[in-house]
Amino acid sequence: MIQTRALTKDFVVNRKTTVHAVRGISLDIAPGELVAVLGPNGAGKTTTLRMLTTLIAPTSGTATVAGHDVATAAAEVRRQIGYVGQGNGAGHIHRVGDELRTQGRIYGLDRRSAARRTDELLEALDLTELRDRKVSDLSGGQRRRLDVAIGLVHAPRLLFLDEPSTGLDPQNRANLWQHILRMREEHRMTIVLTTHYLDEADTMAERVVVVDHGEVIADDTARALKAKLAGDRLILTGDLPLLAKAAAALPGARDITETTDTLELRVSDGPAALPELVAAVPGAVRTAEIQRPTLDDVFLSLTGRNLREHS
Ligand SMILES: Nc1ncnc2c1ncn2[C@@H]1O[C@H](COP(=O)(O)OP(=O)(O)OP(=O)(O)O)[C@@H](O)[C@H]1O
Repeated sequence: MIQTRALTKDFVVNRKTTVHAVRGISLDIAPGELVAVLGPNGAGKTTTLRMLTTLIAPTSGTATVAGHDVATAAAEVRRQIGYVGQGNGAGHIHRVGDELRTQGRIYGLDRRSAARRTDELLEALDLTELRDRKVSDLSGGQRRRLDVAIGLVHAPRLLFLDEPSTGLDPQNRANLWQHILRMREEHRMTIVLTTHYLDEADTMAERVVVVDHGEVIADDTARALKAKLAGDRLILTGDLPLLAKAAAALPGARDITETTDTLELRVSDGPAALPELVAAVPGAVRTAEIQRPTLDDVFLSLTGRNLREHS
C-alpha cells in the first residue's frame, strides 16, 4: 500500500540553514496494516506524512502510495487517501452536517451520494445528534471525530491520521479510537498515524515505527521491540551494597543504578533473573518488583533519551 525508498526532505530556511527533517526513510506498509509512527517533537513524523499525502514534495527519494507515485501522480494518490491533519479541517461557521456534505461534493459525489455518505458518517462517528450544531460550538473530542469523518468522506482505502487524539481527555481518546477501529474493521482500511502517546501506540497499533532525527531507528510490533530492545526492569530494596555487587555479577544485567533506597537494573528475563539474584546474596533482598518494559524504555535503549508523553 505504501512503499518509500530513501525518502528525504530538507527545508532550506535561509542561506546558512537547512533543516534535514527526513533523512532517507525506506518503509513498506502492506494493505490493512495499522501502523503507528512514534518519535519525539521534531523527529520528522509530520513531514513524512505530508510527503506521503502529497502536501509537500520530497527533496529526494521516492514514495508510492496506493499504487501511485507521490511526485508524478499526486491527484491519483489524493483520490485514494484520507488525511486528518493536526489542525482542524472543518470551517468554523458551518453546521456539522453541511460541512460533511460540502466536503463530499468537493470530492465529486453527487448531491444524493453526498447526503447518504453524510448520514453514514454521522452515524458511524456518533455525531448524528450534533448535525445541526455549528462546528465552532463542538467540544474538542466532537471536533476530532468530525475531522476523522471528513477524512473518510470519499471512502479512502488508506487513512493518515496526524496525532488524532492529542489534547483529548482519556475518555474521548478511548471513544475516538473505538470509532476508528470500527471503521477500519468495516472497510478494511490501512491506517498510518502519528502519536505522542506511547500507550496508544502500544495497544492500538500492530506495528510501531520509531523515528528520531528524521530516520527510522526501529520498526516492529510493540511486543517484539520491547522484548528485543528493552527487557524487564528489576527494582530491589534491601542491603544495597550487597545487591549492587550481585547485580554486577549477574549475566546480562545492564543499566544498574542505585537510588537512595533502591537498586535498579535491567535484564532480558525478569522472572528468571530475580531468583538467581536472591540466591546469590541470601537475605539481602527485602522487596523486589519486576516492571515490564514500555515503549519509552525501547526509545531510551535506542537513543539514551526519554520519549516523554506529551499530554
Ligand atoms: N516548513 C518548514 N520549514 C523549516 N523547517 C521545518 C518546516 N517544517 C518542519 N520543519 C522542521 O523539520 C523538523 C521535523 O518536523 P516535523 O513537524 O516533521 O516533526 P514531528 O516529528 O512531526 O514533530 P511533532 O511531534 O512536534 O509534531 C523539525 O525540526 C521542524 O522544525
